[in-house]
Amino acid sequence: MPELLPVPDLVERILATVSPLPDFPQPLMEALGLALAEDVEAPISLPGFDNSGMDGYAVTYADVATASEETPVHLPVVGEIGAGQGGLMALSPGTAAKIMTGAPVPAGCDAIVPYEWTDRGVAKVQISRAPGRGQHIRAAGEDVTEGDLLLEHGTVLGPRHLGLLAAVGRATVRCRPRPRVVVISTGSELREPGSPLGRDSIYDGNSYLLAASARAAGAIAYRVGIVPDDPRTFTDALSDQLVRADLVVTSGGVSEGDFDVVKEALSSLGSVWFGGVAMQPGKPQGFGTVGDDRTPIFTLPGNPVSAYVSFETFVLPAIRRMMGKLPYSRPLTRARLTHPITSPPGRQQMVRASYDSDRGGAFVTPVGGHGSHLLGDLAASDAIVVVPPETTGISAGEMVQVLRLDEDF
Ligand SMILES: Nc1nc2c(c(=O)[nH]1)N[C@H]1C(S)=C(S)[C@@H](COP(=O)(O)OP(=O)(O)OC[C@H]3O[C@@H](n4cnc5c(N)ncnc54)[C@H](O)[C@@H]3O)O[C@H]1N2
Ligand code: MOO
Repeated sequence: MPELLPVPDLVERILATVSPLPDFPQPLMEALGLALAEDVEAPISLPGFDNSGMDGYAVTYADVATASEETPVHLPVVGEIGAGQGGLMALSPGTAAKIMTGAPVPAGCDAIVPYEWTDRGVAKVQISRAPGRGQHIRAAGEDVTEGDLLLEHGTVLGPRHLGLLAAVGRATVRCRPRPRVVVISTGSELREPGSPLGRDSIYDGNSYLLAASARAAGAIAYRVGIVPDDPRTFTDALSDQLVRADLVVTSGGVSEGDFDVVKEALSSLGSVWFGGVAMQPGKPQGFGTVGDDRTPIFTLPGNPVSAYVSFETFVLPAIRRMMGKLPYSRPLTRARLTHPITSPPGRQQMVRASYDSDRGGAFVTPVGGHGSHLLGDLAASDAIVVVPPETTGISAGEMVQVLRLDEDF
């Protein structure tokens, strides 16, 4: 029997073959979820100028320092400054100006009295409570100083980052784009969901499983229809798709069967490796490049759980490398196993499981059987216990390595 390739060896080969996509300036909303390909320095300070934190009156602190309910202070109101209105540039001692939240503080003003501490007078104002010196003035640069390093290269941009970038005036940022992932299902037994099903056919679940996984990983996924078990049709479909693909994922047709179309069509190219990997499920694999642009292609096994586990293990790191997202592989976390596991020697077992954590720690419970056709059990899982190839059994209560499938990283 040919030797099985260790999982880390194939991951290494994939990462050496797949390159990060070239970065370019992207409008902010397009950049959500993308990795920054530049260090961003603040082009301006925030706030950009001293401004009021309250609707109220701009005053000179010394004029109102003694104001109280018993001994209110009265000041003439000399103007009004709204947000976005340059208006009054300077305030003379002994006067007050109405000022709104966000409006620039005039020179000479060193405190703001909120409306609630006054009679809201228009021509003159009665102030019955004293602010502290500088109170309710938001100082220029107290948040962000021009030239500060705001966001580092590699940061995956979320809503808060985009808000900050917009606030300092950036309309675009350099990011690596989302890879375009083409997903092809092969198999003459496959039917599109919604269409009639014959006695010997099944619905194509894999292209949805894999396209959704690709989209969840940040890629743009194109789900191509079903390709029957005919090498010529498969080759034609693949060449049609290459124009829009940064990466291709197929499922089915890679093991030892008489109709294993993917293997038959691609083997002669010499640029795609086919073989067994020391993983269960997900033993039969293929990886290489196709077409003039040497587009990476992953030929995953057809059994749905095998296809999914293979995507998580091999395709996800490739998509993340293209996008410049680190780490490439989903991080392993530790949890206590609630039920025993057995595992065949020599293959890294990927056990469907459900993860739970409470104050007593993290726990993981195997879900369903080993069969790689058990899609119901897969959907009921949110984790995979990774059992190393040399391990043949783990008792309940032992700590194990776990992939949490729905966690962002
Ligand atoms: N003689 C051997 N037979 C098999 C071996 C082997 O080593 N020797 N390996 C088994 C393992 S492990 C796997 S995994 C599968 C992989 O087979 P293929 O990649 O060639 O996939 P198919 O034969 O086309 O299909 C397998 C299975 O999955 C169903 N399938 C395929 N595509 C879809 C889809 N889009 N949606 C839902 N289900 C799909 C298909 O109907 C088959 O039941 O090979 C074993 N055999
Ligand atoms: O590797 Mo197959 O993927 O065990 O079912």
